[in-house]
Amino acid sequence: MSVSVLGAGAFGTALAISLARTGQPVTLWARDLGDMAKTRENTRRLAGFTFPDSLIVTDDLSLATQAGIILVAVPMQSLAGFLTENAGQLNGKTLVACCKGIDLKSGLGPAEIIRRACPDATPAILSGPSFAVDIAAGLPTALTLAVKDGHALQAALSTPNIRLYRSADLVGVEIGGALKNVVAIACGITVGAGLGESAHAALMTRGFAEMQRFALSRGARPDTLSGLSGFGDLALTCSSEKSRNFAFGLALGRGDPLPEGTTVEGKATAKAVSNLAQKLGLDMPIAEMVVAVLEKHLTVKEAAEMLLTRPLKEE
Ligand SMILES: NC(=O)C1=CN([C@@H]2O[C@H](COP(=O)(O)OP(=O)(O)OC[C@H]3O[C@@H](n4cnc5c(N)ncnc54)[C@H](OP(=O)(O)O)[C@@H]3O)[C@@H](O)[C@H]2O)C=CC1
Ligand SMILES: O=C(CO)COP(=O)(O)O
Repeated sequence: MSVSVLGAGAFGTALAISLARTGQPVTLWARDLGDMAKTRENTRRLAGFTFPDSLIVTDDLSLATQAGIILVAVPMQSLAGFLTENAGQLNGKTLVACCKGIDLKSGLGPAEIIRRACPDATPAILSGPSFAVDIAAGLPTALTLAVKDGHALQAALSTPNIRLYRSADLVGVEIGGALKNVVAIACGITVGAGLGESAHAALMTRGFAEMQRFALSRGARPDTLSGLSGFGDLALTCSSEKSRNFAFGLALGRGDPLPEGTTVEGKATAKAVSNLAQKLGLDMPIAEMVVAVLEKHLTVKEAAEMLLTRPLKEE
């Protein structure tokens, strides 16, 4: 079945390049093509990777939505608006959400947003540890594809450098990808503030416990978060300055100017998670501290002190 990618950011472009390198025609849709058609490269978002000949770039959505499989790679906070606006062309398709986060307005993840905007579509989630530059460079990556009855989709989206594992747990997979960004901001803050490697490891571990608690409360399977889209992506994102979420936290912790114009999904997702946690009576101290620091209710030092002086408890 033919494949299109909607959204020509770093990730959408990398996925389209990897799929097109297999020789199959792949369509990459951008709302603003810039000079991509002429230069055969996405100089703005993923410079240095020439498009394979079988990659078609277009700003005509009706052309891109002719494909049976559609990867939606717009940022999380744009997803609901994008799908609602274009539901007429997207309903009935297999829609693979490639974004990581929770919608701030509705508190929903990508799968439920797809279901509400396009009730006749088949929702799927692609998530796991992978930097766009690694995929585009042809380096090996492994990701989770969450979808009901997904053997054919798994085969269609696997490439020589993207190994896909299948899961039927859409909720668990999307929560793993969403929450690791919040923990990555917290880890960046910790490292930036010079609190040490031990604190970094402690935060990752307690962050993972928080991710599991949240996922279980939303009906995820207990083992999903131990996979690529939970533990795997947490390990990558919390330890690399290539991560925009970690780098954002690092700047915040150091008191440096914050990066502008980059997609830092963990900011809105921290707020969405903290809102949901309050409603559900869930204990999510790391997400709440990230929100408090972002909203300047607490300094980094005060947030760290509050985490360390919480009542003693069993692990
Ligand atoms: N980069 C990475 O390594 C990875 C990213 N992801 C996830 O992929 C998602 C996208 O990230 P990424 O590609 O890196 O982001 P980028 O910041 O590189 O690009 C975002 C893209 O989305 C487009 N866009 C934004 N809003 C809309 C809209 N309403 N309609 C159409 N296009 C829109 C932008 O268009 P324009 O250029 O015109 O502004 C831009 O091309 C995120 O959720 C991220 O977490 C997942 C794994 C890896
Ligand atoms: O999701 C990613 C890696 O799996 C990319 O992380 P950032 O969005 O923090 O750059």
